[in-house]
Amino acid sequence: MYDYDIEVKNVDVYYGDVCALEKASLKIRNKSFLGIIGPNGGGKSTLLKVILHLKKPRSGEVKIKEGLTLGYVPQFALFDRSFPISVEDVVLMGKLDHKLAPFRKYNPGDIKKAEEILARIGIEDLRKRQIGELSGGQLQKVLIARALVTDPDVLLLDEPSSSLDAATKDEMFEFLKELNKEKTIIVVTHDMEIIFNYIDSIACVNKSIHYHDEDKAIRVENIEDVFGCPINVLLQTGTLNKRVIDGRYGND
Ligand SMILES: Nc1ncnc2c1ncn2[C@@H]1O[C@H](COP(=O)(O)OP(=O)(O)OP(=O)(O)O)[C@@H](O)[C@H]1O
Repeated sequence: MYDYDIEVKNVDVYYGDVCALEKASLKIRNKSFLGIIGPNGGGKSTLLKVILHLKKPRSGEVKIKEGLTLGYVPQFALFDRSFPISVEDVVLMGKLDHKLAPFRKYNPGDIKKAEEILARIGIEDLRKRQIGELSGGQLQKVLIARALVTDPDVLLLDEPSSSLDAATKDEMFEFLKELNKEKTIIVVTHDMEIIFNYIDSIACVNKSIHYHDEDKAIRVENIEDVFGCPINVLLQTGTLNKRVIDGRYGND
């Protein structure tokens, strides 16, 4: 019996008439490094939002293990950089209780924690900079720092490598690998290098979800989806790292 942090069960999600997820199910193991792949519009971001309770499913349920805390790094492109705010304040925003936000003052402990995280990510020298002055890679690191300031058990990242050069990407994923010793990491990505080098489990989202087991059997909700699955193509061409398939992945 595995230790699961998150269970998505038979979830249907709609935006008006648009069905983004249909009978989507997935179990996410404690301390896994899960890669979520799939076509544009397949429902990957929606899956993260459902897990974060930012979007309510029409039916089905999402179970988060009791007491577990989640941190979210949104898509970089969706972040408004024109807002006049410093790096430190963006990171501290991760600490805000939304209900109290307009009245809350940060305490010295919060500020110390923010400084520690910025140092751990290697951007402490940017603390007082305005976010509008940062490069894409620097802003991405700030967004990760914001998500980490509450020390979440699970970190969800939506396409974190999209604005990074190769060296910055490696550096960031080495950092995430280190974090993975103590946290579950869930990353939406189109980046094959990340899939080859960092993740230990993989799920493909295209309205429904399917994933690959240690014996390479595929568990699917809709069998026709399997044929369009990029994981299968990678398997057939032998390009997918065997470690991913034979690794810690699986559902019992
Ligand atoms: N706020 C919204 N209002 C209406 N439709 C939406 C909204 N957000 C997403 N959708 C639709 O839901 C479906 C799934 O979108 P989602 O953003 O989850 O896909 P994705 O796999 O993350 O895509 P991408 O790889 O392009 O980022 C798409 O058809 C999209 O157009």
